[in-house]
Amino acid sequence: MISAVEFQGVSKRFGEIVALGNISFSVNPGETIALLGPSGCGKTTILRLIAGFERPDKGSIMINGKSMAGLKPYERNVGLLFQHYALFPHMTVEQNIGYGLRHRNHAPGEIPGRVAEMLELVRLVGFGQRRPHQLSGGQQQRVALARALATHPSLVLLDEPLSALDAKLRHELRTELKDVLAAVGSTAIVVTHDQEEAMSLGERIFVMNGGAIMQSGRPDDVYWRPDSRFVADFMGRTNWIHGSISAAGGTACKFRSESGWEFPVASTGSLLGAAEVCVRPESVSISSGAPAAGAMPGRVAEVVTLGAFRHVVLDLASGDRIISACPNRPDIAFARGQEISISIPAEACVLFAR
Ligand SMILES: Nc1ncnc2c1ncn2[C@@H]1O[C@H](COP(=O)(O)OP(=O)(O)OP(=O)(O)O)[C@@H](O)[C@H]1O
Repeated sequence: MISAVEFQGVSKRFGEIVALGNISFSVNPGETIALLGPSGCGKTTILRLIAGFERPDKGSIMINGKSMAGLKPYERNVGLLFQHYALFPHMTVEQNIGYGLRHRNHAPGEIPGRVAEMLELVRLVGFGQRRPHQLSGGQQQRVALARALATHPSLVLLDEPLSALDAKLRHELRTELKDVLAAVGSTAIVVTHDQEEAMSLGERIFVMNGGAIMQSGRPDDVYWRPDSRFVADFMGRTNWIHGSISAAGGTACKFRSESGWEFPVASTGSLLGAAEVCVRPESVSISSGAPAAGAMPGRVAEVVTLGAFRHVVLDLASGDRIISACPNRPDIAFARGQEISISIPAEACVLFAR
């Protein structure tokens, strides 16, 4: 199968700054990739290289098996939706959406039909004659998306497509964006620094840091099986417990925290000696009765309500402090000082060398 996008050994510097250092990856046709990472890690540089606004210092970039070396941006049939989606203020919605079609010499008779198709896709039928200032932020964003998709590009690049919107609208448009991308079947690369957005939009996520791809994989794999401390922390809230491996190999692997709390872990891999365990808060279950075998007693130190979830901060008898995330239900309450016990399934523990 020919990759929709392929980077081979691509490097890009801006003066002293290494924006990308020897990056290689490929994207399958029709796939949606989310590029996730902290500010300055090189996400936008990847998009700008694909779009042809920058040239790589080293390495090759192919789109649908064709080298992009020397090709101008307008020769690449790539749809773009950048952070500040800058609609043309003096043009109507229809004119904005049709802009790329006019510039790519589509037959004039074809344009109104294509614009109508796009208005339907982004659910803005009836808004075609308005100007951008007569639309809400979310509607403007949808027009920008329609404009990016109007030429039926085989590849769409979206840089922080939802960042200008408030939280509620972001959630709504995230689902819509996913549906629209599935409907057009284009390959898409979405840049975001929001882990939730990356997980919900990307079929695969590339987690980046300092101009490198640290890990790539399906959202659940990257979330539950991070292969570095950086990825574990960047993908969401996590508990870190320092200690060492007390029993290795076979089916009876165990970890002992510095405070002396020993619990089973699924596998120790090739690790021996000093280690740390990463446990997601939602893997920590709390019970209020007498501690079951293997459970660790403790007390509730604090409860933080986060809408659908609560973070319960727990001080354990071992001296470790752990956060548990539980659904925020009206029939379950935790009080500060309440005695509880916690347990962690062995398979939820990810071990790292220290
Ligand atoms: N034209 C430029 N001139 C100089 N340095 C640049 C230029 N473009 C990007 N950089 C630098 O290259 C690095 C990568 O930038 P890039 O825009 O790709 O990061 P990013 O991950 O998209 O960040 P953000 O999330 O803040 O948009 C940064 O250190 C940035 O300052």
